Amino acid sequence: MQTILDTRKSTETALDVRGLRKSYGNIAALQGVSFSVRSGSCFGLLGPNGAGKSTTMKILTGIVTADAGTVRVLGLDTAKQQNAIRRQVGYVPQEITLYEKLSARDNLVFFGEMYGIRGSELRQRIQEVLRATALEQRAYEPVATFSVGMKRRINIAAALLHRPKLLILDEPTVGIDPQSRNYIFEMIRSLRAQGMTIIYSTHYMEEVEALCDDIAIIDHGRVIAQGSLSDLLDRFGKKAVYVEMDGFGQLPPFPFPCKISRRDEGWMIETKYRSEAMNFLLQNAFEQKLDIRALEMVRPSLESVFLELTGTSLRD
Ligand SMILES: Nc1ncnc2c1ncn2[C@@H]1O[C@H](COP(=O)(O)OP(=O)(O)OP(=O)(O)O)[C@@H](O)[C@H]1O
Repeated sequence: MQTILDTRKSTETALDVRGLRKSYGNIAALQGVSFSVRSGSCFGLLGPNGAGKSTTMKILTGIVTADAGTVRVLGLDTAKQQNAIRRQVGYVPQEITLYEKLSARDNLVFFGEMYGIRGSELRQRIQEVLRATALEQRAYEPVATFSVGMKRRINIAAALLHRPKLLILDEPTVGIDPQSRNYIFEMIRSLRAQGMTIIYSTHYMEEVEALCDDIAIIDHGRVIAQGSLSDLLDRFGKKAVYVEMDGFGQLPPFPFPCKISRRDEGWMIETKYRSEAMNFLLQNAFEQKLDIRALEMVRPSLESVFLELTGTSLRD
C-alpha cells in the first residue's frame, strides 16, 4: 500500500483540541484528549474499539457536549459558534443515516435542503458529489438496493454537499467491500489534494498508514502518541531483521545488543544495529556453508508502535 506523506507542511491549525473529558455514568470515555490538526492535512485518529474515537468526533461536531476541555475548529469556539462551524464542517457518522426507500438523489436533496441549499445550486452540488463518489449511474435507485459500501459513499456525499473546509469521517470503511473502500480512499486523497482538511478515525492501521499525514493513537480515552507516520515509526517502531537459514539449530551469539525470538520458520532479531546484524548473519552462513532462505529488514509498522506503547495488539 502506498504511503502518502505531506511535504508541504502547513503551519496553520484547522483544529485544536485541549483536555477533553467525557464520562457516561461511571464510564470514563475520554480522560483528557488533546491533539491538533494542520490545515490541509489528513489526520488519523487510530485506536481499538471503545478507545473514545466516536465520542471525540461527536464532541468536535457538537453532537455530544464535553464535561471539560476546549475545541477550536477553523479558529471558532465550539462552545459559542456552533452554527458557523456547522456551515464549514462535514460529518460522516459511523452509522449510515439514509432513507432506505428514497433514491440516492432524493436523499441528497433532503440533506442539501437541511443545509439550506436549493434549486439549481442544489442540483449542481448533487451532480458534483455523485461524481466524487462514482455513483452517478445509481442516482435514481432506492438506497435499499445498495451495498453497504455504496450506502457509505452516499453518506459521505451528503456530508460534502455544502463544500465543507473540514471533513470528519468516523470509521467509514467498517463492513464494506474492497471496491467501495478503494473509492473512499481515492475520494479522500482527491479532497485532500484540493485543500480540504480531513479527520479520519479507524481501528485499521493499514488505513492510516495509507492515507494520513499525521496520527494520534488513542487508547482508553487518552492520546498515547501523536506525530507524523515516519516520526511515530522512528520513535516507537520495532527495528528488526528476519532470517531463515538451513542448518542453523541456533543462531550464533551476536557481538551487539539484540533480542532474538522464533517467528514462523525463522528468527526475528530486534536490534538497532540492523545492517551489522545482516552482515554478521551473511558472514556466518558463508563461513559455515549454510544456506540462507530469507534475510530481510523488517519495516517498522504501526502495529509494533501500538504494541510497544500499550503492551497489547490493536487487532485483539
Ligand atoms: N452513549 C453512551 N452511553 C454509555 N457509554 C457510552 C456511550 N457512548 C460511548 N460509550 C462508551 O464510551 C467508551 C468510548 O466509546 P466510543 O464509541 O467513543 O469509542 P470508539 O473508539 O469510537 O469505539 P468504536 O469503534 O467501538 O465505536 C466505550 O467504553 C463506550 O462503551
